[in-house]
Amino acid sequence: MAKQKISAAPSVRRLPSYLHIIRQVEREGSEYISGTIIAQELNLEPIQVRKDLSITGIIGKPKKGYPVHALITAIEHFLGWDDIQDAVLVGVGNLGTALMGYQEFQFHGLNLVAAFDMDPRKIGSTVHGVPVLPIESMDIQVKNLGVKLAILTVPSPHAQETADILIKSGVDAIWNFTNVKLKVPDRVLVQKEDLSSGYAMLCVMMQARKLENKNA
Ligand SMILES: NC(=O)c1ccc[n+]([C@@H]2O[C@H](COP(=O)([O-])OP(=O)(O)OC[C@H]3O[C@@H](n4cnc5c(N)ncnc54)[C@H](O)[C@@H]3O)[C@@H](O)[C@H]2O)c1
Repeated sequence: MAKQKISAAPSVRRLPSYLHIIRQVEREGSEYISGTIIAQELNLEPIQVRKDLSITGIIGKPKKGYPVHALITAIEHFLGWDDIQDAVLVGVGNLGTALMGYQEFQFHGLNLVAAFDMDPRKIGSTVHGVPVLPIESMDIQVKNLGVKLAILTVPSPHAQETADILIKSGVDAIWNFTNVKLKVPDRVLVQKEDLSSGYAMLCVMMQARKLENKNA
């Protein structure tokens, strides 16, 4: 399993939310944005925002804040979102279809070139402009397309075998939405997503609030 650690991971996770606000400010015609405004919008401390933004190499001007356009460019460059990254998706079910329809990916440089499934009713169709191809052709297609990134949304029992084929075909990064901890060689990066972690946080906050209200 790849052991690459990103020391600024929490800061990296916050950057997309900053980008969202800064792009909005740019659309409204502002040239500068202060760290304090971003902090207020996201319920964070201004010092946290300044620290997070410093990893992109951009520094704000006293009293003026950050130049909006340069800040957007710096964040996109830091995240690698100014580079087009071709990707494939495997498993065009409920989640896969939703991800394929997520329009924001185009602003993250993520370009889905093909999707794969085993269901004959889906094969040959086009979902949100992306062709759905037979899983049997995945190895050859991924090799031919030279794709290095895959999004995995198959049922969990098929996750490892699908990942193995992707890796053999040259994929070196997997965005894994299944609940399987994939076994991969060191050269392969895996990011596992779990909506349940976010929901767990919300539940704990709701319980804490209930307790506060009871004791008030
Ligand atoms: N990370 C999260 O928070 C989260 C949220 C929802 C679902 N999931 C996971 O995502 C995965 C998909 O969930 P879903 O609700 O979309 O399921 P689904 O049943 O709607 O879709 C699965 C799709 O994969 C296809 N498939 C099955 N086996 C395959 C194989 N070997 N090769 C290629 N395609 C294959 C099916 O034909 C189907 O189209 C599951 O592993 C689920 O646990 C994760």
